[in-house]
Amino acid sequence: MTGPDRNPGVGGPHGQGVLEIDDLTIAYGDHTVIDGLSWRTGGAGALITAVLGPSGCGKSTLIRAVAGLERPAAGTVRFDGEDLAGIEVHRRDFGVVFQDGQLFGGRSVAANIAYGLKMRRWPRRRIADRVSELLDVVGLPGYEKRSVDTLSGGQAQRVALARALAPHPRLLLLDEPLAALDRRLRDELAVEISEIVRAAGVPTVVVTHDHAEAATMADVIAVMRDGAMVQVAQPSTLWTRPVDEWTARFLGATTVVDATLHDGVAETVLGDLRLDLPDGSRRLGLRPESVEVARTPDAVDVRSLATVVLVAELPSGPRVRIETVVGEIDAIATESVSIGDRVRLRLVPDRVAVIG
Ligand SMILES: Nc1ncnc2c1ncn2[C@@H]1O[C@H](COP(=O)(O)OP(=O)(O)OP(=O)(O)O)[C@@H](O)[C@H]1O
Repeated sequence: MTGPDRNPGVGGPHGQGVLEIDDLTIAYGDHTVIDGLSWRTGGAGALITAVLGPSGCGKSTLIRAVAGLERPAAGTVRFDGEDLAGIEVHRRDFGVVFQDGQLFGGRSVAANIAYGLKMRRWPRRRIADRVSELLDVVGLPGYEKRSVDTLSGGQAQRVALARALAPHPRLLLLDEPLAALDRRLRDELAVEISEIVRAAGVPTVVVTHDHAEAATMADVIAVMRDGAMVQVAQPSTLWTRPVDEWTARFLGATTVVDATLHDGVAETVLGDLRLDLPDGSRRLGLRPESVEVARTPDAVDVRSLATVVLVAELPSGPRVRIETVVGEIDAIATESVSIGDRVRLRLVPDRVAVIG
């Protein structure tokens, strides 16, 4: 389905927006990067999906295969039930934004945004209206005539997003769209892009290696490792129930301890905590936020005694490193502490990651 009239307005769903990948294999020469990956995403409650994984795990390769820029050695990619094999890149009706925007240098903002619309032979007047509508949407009203070479990194990514959204894509693919920007701008744009694509109602897959960015933008996060999906879940589930120790550590757990559960109490080497889980053995991943320390060592439980070895005053509050029975771990201080202080630690039940 092509043509200017098929979906008026800023955007809007064309179908269910379901992406289904079956047994996908992609290799560069004899280096198999994706080996039999099956994954389904999109549909109700999953407008924005993040693919989150460490550098080199194959995220870009996967998204490029969905876009039609990589040819799979085996397997299928379907969108809303349609097998995309044999459908050329520009006939897929997908919008793509890469890390560096890949704008057409030397041309105006308007010419860049209009590119896909001209290819689709939209009438000139309609193109001008759509360009100005999109510039409003991405917060750059009146930028039509500016050369893209004069834009800041954040502005360039906004224009790249406008260009991708202009022809009302069925699916938006964002490959590390914020990676080249500084932290503050990344946080800001992550929220903005998420709001823009939600308002446009365009199913979106965003690739990132930054879990805060994934959580800010996405309804569902797919964690990828070595060319395979290891866990697909809502952000809150990922933090509290990572599927294995690798995922727990990738998502920020710095310490993993064994726990023995009995009647809703988990016994660990660092003390006990209430966890509403069946009796048995579990492993718990601890992020700094999972461990709170307070100054007065009035606890009789020696397991929870620790010594402060480092204090960092972060904007979110004091972060400390403490020496415990399992070695040094990072924690949050609930009151002012100094290096050398004897403190007691408490494991915070809803901030602990229960592994598996
Ligand atoms: N065109 C190519 N030719 C050969 N090898 C490639 C090519 N593109 C990617 N690779 C290799 O495939 C593997 C996966 O790369 P890919 O870019 O998909 O990973 P990624 O998870 O997106 O990483 P990053 O976050 O660093 O971009 C890497 O080992 C990479 O070196």
